[in-house]
Amino acid sequence: MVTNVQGVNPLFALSAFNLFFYLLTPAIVLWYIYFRMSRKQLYDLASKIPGSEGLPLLGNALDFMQDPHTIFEKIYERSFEFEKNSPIKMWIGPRLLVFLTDPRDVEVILSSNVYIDKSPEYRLFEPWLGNGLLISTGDKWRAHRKLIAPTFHLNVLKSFVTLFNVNSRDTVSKLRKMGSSTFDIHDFMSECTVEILLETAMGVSKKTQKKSGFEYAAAVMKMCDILHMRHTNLWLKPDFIFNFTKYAKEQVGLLDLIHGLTNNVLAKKKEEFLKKKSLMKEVSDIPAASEEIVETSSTLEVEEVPYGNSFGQSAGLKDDLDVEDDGIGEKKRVAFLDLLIECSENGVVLSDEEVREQVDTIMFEGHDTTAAGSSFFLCLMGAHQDVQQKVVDELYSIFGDSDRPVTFQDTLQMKYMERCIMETLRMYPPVPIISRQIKEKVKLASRDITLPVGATIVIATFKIHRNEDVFPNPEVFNPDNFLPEKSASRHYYAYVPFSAGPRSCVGRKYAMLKLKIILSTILRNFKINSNLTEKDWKLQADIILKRTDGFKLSLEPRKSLAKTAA
Ligand code: HEM
Repeated sequence: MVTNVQGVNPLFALSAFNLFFYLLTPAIVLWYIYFRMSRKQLYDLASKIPGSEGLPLLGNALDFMQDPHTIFEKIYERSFEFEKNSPIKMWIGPRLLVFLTDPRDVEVILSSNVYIDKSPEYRLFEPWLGNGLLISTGDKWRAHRKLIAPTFHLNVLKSFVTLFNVNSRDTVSKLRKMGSSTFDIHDFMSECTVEILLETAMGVSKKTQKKSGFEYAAAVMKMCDILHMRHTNLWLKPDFIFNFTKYAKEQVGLLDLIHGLTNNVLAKKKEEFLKKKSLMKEVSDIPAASEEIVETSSTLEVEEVPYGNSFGQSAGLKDDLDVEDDGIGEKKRVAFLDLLIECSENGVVLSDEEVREQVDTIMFEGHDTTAAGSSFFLCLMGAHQDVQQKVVDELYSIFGDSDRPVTFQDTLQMKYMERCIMETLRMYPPVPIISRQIKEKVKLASRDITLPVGATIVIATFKIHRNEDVFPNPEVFNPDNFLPEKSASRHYYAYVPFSAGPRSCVGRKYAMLKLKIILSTILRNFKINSNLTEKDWKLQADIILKRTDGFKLSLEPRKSLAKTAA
């Protein structure tokens, strides 16, 4: 008998292969037919949406196999091939993505209490952010949102003004050391925003931290790179493949550093809480934490707040951050981590794990977004000297020659500065897209198109903000786009840098207040120079919008505002 070296009859091997082949092929074909039929409604409804079908099986996946800047540029360019404001579909393998840009359609999704589920891409954040506010859904998200939103109430934020000032001045001292060199301002903005978050929302001194704000921010940036790579490379998405790559190992190291900081913050805060609790017991014999919300050093009296500003949202649009009496009524308001620690005391409202997830979420969402927003703002000031001069004039009218710290009232007077921040967030929204997975089909408001169950909806903020019908000359930086009379007539959902509706950004007011204090402090101390125009900038949208070429600028110390103001 003829056998091969392993002693197996080749005829037998061939027939086994044939058998396998003949059985497998029909099985695959049958599975594919079943797969297509079970998704018939998705394919039928998708066929009515303008866009590209891409290659068989792969769809448009190859478009995402490029460097982050090219992906961003190409997708933005291709959006012009379709009718203005039309929804646009893309396929990544079997996944249907629908990009929405018409404010009426955006409203249908964002204002809804039904379409609140995040897209599967957010799953990749889980090892980092667990099931925190950004990712969670359903009853868990509702309960946690209700708990956390009031901790960013304006009355709590007003108690942070001193810390915003101290940290802004620290940053100015660090910037002085850069002399007249050209450097990347983003590093400074990241460090500053991390440290401000630690000292305000978390209520711990940055000096007690083992790692610097900069090390934490750098680790977050690298994590975002890894997540972006997984979002855009189909084969890196499944954990069983990713776990074999060098990136998985790198991710473990980065998460050690990131969670190390949050665990340290939590340990410090718990220790403080327990000390305070036993002190209260000794002094008054009244058990602490017996009330729903306990008075702590960071609690504040409820106070009437003058609403002169929009705090980053379209005028007239309200969310749960705008609710004046949100059930707390005459009770005290408590800052973010103080409240969470109290609620986790007996583990009924929140477990320790859930507190950590929320801390990680706020540390990420609260720092990378504002670091990008402030860096874009300063680069725009460098590129538009006339606008910078107007901001400086306004600051002079508020502060004169004085270098006193900024008060909350001052921030309400920074009307032009606010318009510049809003315009920065229009042109360069730090969160350039928002996505949702829909579990119920939804009819669009702008045209006769229904989005099918299972589609991933992408709210394309970057593109929405560049709609020429809403913002004439959308590629031109023009803070007057936010003059009250212009904002008044605009569709509420035509401007959504902080998203909008029930899942809007919980840190919207925090961000606007902090940005005004840090940016005004920098501009009172330095003239910003840049020899690059916006056309030279290379954008990349790896979760947060950034410049791949770095946020390069140089600074010139101001002797006093009086000398520079016109
Ligand atoms: C310029 C600064 C900021 C911008 C542009 C921004 C933008 C956004 C956007 C667009 C979303 C919705 C994301 C989505 O649905 O996928 C969001 C959600 C969120 N943001 Fe911000 N954000 C900023 C600052 C902050 C700050 C300072 C904090 C906290 C201190 C924060 C905390 C959050 C949280 C917790 C969520 C999730 C809310 C939820 O799903 O209920 N953000 N942000």
